[in-house]
Amino acid sequence: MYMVNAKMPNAKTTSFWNFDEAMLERLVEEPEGAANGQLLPMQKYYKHGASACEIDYMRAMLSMPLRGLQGKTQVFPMDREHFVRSRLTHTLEVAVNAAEIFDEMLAKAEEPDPKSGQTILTEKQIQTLRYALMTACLLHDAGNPPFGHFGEEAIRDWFSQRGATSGETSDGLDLRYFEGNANSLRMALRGTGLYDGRRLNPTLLTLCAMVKYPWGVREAVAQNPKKVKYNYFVSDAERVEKMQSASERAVGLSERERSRLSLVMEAADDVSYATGDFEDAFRKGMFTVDEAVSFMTEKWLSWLEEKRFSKKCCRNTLTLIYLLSFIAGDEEDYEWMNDFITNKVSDEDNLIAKDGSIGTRYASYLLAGGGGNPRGKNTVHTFRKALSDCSDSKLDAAQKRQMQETYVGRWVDVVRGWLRYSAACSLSRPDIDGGKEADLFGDHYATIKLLKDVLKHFVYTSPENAKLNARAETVLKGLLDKLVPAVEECVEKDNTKKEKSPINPEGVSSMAAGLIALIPMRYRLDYESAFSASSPRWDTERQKYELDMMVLDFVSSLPDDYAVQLYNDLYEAK
Ligand SMILES: Nc1ccn([C@H]2C[C@H](O)[C@@H](COP(=O)(O)OP(=O)(O)OP(=O)(O)O)O2)c(=O)n1
Repeated sequence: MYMVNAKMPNAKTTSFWNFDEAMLERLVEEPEGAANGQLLPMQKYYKHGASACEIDYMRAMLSMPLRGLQGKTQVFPMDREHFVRSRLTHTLEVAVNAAEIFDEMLAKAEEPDPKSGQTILTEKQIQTLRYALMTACLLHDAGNPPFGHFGEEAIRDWFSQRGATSGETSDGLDLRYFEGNANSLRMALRGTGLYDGRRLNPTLLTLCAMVKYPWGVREAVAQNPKKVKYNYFVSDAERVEKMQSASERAVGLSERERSRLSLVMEAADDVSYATGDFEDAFRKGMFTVDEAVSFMTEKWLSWLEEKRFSKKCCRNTLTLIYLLSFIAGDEEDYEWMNDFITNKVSDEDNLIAKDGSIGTRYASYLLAGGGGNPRGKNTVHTFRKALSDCSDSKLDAAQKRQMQETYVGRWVDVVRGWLRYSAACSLSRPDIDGGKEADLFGDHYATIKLLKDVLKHFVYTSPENAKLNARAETVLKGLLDKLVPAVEECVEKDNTKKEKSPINPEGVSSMAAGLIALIPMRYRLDYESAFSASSPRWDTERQKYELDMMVLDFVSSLPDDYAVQLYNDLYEAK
């Protein structure tokens, strides 16, 4: 049995984990037993079968959006080298890191306090929460278009340049500020998650765990027009309302409430990409240990002057910079850092000096205590040691480099452990503010910031990334140029008519009909059934918007390679 806090700030009814039985309901009711044969895995069919959120997890694992991620870029386009992360491998790592943070939080909450009105969770409830969390992680990037970060920008740009066809209405804004998070929730909410139009239809608990920005586009633009983030499209508003009203414990999206699980997911996402991108970029040769250590140290010094971070934060981060030079640096890197620590850092700011020992003992202690790696204190193996163990003549530069990659990997692993632990401590606080990034990482906030700054400096603004950006723009805008006008030919002027167009378009040009046929049937059926059910019947503007969204359902699902191939098929005169 574990205890968790009963209250979460700004939440009227939610428990610490936002959990009660009502949260295990699904938005679309599913038949029980054999009648549910269409929906796999079958819920409640076996006496000892999977629980509701375990079913969410199994469905997500078997789902098309998850598989679609295997061909999508995280940061580096698919590489022949096996180590580079794709959106899929990143996603799997997020699920693991989230489960680790969650378990750490539970471990912290083991001692019940009967006075504080806290809730007890059973083992079964803990499993339920863990599955909901991991499912939310599996789906969190499912709506991200091809070409990483730049795909989203290219789509936004295309709709902005097209101008005011949809005016300033919220649905027009949805397109101009196309959002990966909102698209991921859309995939979970709609009938297109599994093959043959079968639904993912996750539990409310899982859906709420996916919501990172509990508001729509209008509010997002009003809040910060430079960084427009939100979690649901106008097109899905009805489903979201249903989700809100389905249970009084459901996170009230309009009330700015967030599920605690979604905070864990967000922290796990940050830990995963900050450490994963660092490791991938180093292996791709985008910076050396020397460059990383110098850059980080300079940044760290400037933060000290600005007093941006707490003393404890700064000390923790300096320790990790030091550790990088210790574990993965060569003799020069290590000497340089030692010199810096001894001569430039005051004792007060220097945890390492305070500990009274610079070098092997301290690093051993860090590895044993912080990295979850219970080595003896004299057994830390470092790159320097590995180099001195081999005579120089036996190793060429490529072999040395490979060896160093292993040590950088070890350092990344230590950092990942520290960040997870720090996130678990912060997220266990009852007064956590989900809106503040600093609150997610507490005493290691400077560390995550520093990693992100290294990545911005050496990676995200690199010429390699500029190429990816250009490709995203050419390919995605090219596809939208063809597909959007084609589907918009299907707008039904007489919206009282029962029959509508997209599947067997009548009266559209043969060119448009051919292009529409490229869009898989499941997206067209989804549009069609939503149109039939619309009440009042969609007017022409709304139809246009929903048809544009249908194109985005298709385009955003494409793996990078397939998007390029489709673009070539449409544009290349052979
Ligand atoms: N100029 C940039 C900025 C970010 N990235 C990469 C870094 C991460 O690997 C990934 C992060 O993208 P997400 O879509 O996961 O975005 P965030 O987590 O930052 O925000 P959110 O999920 O809230 O949209 O994109 C990039 O390649 N180039």
